[in-house]
Amino acid sequence: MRTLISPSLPPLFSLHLPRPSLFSRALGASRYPLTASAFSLNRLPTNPHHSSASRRELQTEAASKPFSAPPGEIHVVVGPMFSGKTTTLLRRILSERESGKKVAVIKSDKDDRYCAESIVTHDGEKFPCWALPDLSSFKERFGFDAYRNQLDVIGIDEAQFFGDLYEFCREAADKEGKTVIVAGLDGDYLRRRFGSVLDLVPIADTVTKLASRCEVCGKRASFTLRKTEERETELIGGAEVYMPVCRSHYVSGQGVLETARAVLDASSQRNAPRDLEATSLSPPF
Ligand SMILES: Nc1ncnc2c1ncn2[C@@H]1O[C@H](COP(=O)(O)OP(=O)(O)O)[C@@H](O)[C@H]1O
Ligand SMILES: Cc1cn([C@H]2C[C@H](O)[C@@H](COP(=O)(O)O)O2)c(=O)[nH]c1=O
Ligand SMILES: [Zn+2]
Repeated sequence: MRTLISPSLPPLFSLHLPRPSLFSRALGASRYPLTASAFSLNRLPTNPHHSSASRRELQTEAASKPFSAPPGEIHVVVGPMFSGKTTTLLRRILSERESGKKVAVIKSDKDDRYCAESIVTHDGEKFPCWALPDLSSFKERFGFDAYRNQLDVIGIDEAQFFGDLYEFCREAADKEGKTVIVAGLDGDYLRRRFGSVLDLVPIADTVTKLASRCEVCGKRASFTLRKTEERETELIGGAEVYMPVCRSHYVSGQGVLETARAVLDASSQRNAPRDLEATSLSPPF
């Protein structure tokens, strides 16, 4: 296999680099081709074989290289409904703000459950937010200048509803130095990937999967069961439509619900009148 770019890393990392790589030449760098920001020198592991003098030299030289913005971060918080995603997002945002960072929170305007201008947890805690149809409109709404020069941390709630999630987060963290904290459902009620939340994993710094408590047995709940007959992927709702469940109650509950949905489909095809309100199932299954 032919290597197209060699890892032209500073001595701290390097193996044997006989000549500059295509990559380093493209960057126009001579000895240490990557910028301080690109490798975040503050976070370099300490090499016991490396003297502190050469480390200092490395830091000084690399730190003098230009880079448009310091590197940002992406933190992803997923889990089923009622697992504390919004609560976690809120706590992290508040703690960033307390440490002097300028923060903003965005949620999808599809989620109109509690309050249009705030993210709201299932326990009623609130924080003001921008309710937007997509993330690409945020910079303009917030103000390009304020976005670039003042904003440090961006929280995104209900991330599964944003089609441009990946592009927005990558640009914000890689190019604009923002810390992005993303909360969303990893899976829908059929446990399929939801939106592009999972696409963030390879570009994230941290990924946390939270759990709730199974509404049937009280065990750890990693999945969301939809209690009603609707089959569309996106269906806004709370505890009247969804419940957190453990694996066994997901499997048994989903089996019962799919049978019920199939029965309803068959009967609606026969045009039989049916009371739709009565089609929500309750545990135990
Ligand atoms: N089945 C449930 N119905 C309503 N509220 C619940 C249920 N299970 C847990 N909760 C509450 O929801 C809180 C989490 O809310 P939130 O942070 O909004 O979760 P998420 O954003 O993951 O849906 C929990 O601390 C708990 O008090
Ligand atoms: C499982 C599932 C959920 N939704 C919707 C329901 C809620 O409006 C949000 C999730 O809110 P939460 O903050 O995580 O409680 O998503 C959906 O549209 N489709 C689904 O399959
Ligand atoms: Zn259970």
